[in-house]
Amino acid sequence: MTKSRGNDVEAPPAGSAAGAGGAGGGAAEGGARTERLTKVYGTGSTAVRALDGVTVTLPGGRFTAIMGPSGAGKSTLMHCVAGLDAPTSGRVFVGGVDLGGLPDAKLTRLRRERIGFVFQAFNLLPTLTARDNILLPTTLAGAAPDREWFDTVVRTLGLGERLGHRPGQLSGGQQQRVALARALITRPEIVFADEPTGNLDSRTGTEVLALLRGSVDDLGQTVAMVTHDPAAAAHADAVVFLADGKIVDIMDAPTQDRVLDRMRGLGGAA
Ligand SMILES: Nc1ncnc2c1ncn2[C@@H]1O[C@H](COP(=O)(O)OP(=O)(O)OP(=O)(O)O)[C@@H](O)[C@H]1O
Repeated sequence: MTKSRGNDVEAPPAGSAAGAGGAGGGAAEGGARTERLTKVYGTGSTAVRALDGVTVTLPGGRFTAIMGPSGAGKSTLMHCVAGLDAPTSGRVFVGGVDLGGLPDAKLTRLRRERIGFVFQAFNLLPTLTARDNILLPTTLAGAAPDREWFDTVVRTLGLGERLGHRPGQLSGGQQQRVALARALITRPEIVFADEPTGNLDSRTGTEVLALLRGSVDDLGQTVAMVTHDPAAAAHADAVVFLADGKIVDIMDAPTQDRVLDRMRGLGGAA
């Protein structure tokens, strides 16, 4: 992909790069995308246009970082694409499904079954073991866990020895691995990671980023990560830069230095 500017830049169509996901369009479409997504908070003189006509693709089987200065609209974009927040106008598709057309119950189900979340604060249940935390999405869905997939995820994330431990008995890095395993257990259409290394020291953070990378390369996952950290963004296949609610750039094959330069240009150096 060439670098492009303006508000209608698109990453390559789903499935055009490494990994899973069919050709763009239709039910086989992987990942997620938005069309002219706008989100306005409040009304009248206090209205804030957090997103202003954002058209972007988060391609299936790819790792995309979302960056931009504070207040640029990163969290709003993630929340709208994840169905946690309703857009003011525009459309969101997850795996080819138009979220705007879904009644609440179906949206809740889609979120539970087709979207995985990894947060800065891990958000594990303290009374449950690592195993039960990982299996929680399937338990909530009343579904039988896929033992083979569970074993694959646990092995890939190096959690085999820790399954009986509660979060309080695990290091920060181990807790984030459990959170990542929980996000992957339903084989979601897309995993959203919101500053996933924000609470980790740099060595542990790098390990978690390598595992996110591995979930894309080895397991065919789609990952979108909001981050302020150029070193973290360098693990992604592409970086989407937001400023004032608009996409101002998309960088393919990012390096830490190029990302840092671009962020400086936006007045939001990390
Ligand atoms: N619930 C809300 N009500 C009113 N305004 C909001 C709300 N949520 C976000 N905003 C505003 O929308 C704009 C975008 O916010 P958002 O949190 O998406 O930015 P961000 O890029 O994630 O910022 P940060 O890096 O600081 O987390 C900001 O001006 C923010 O103040």
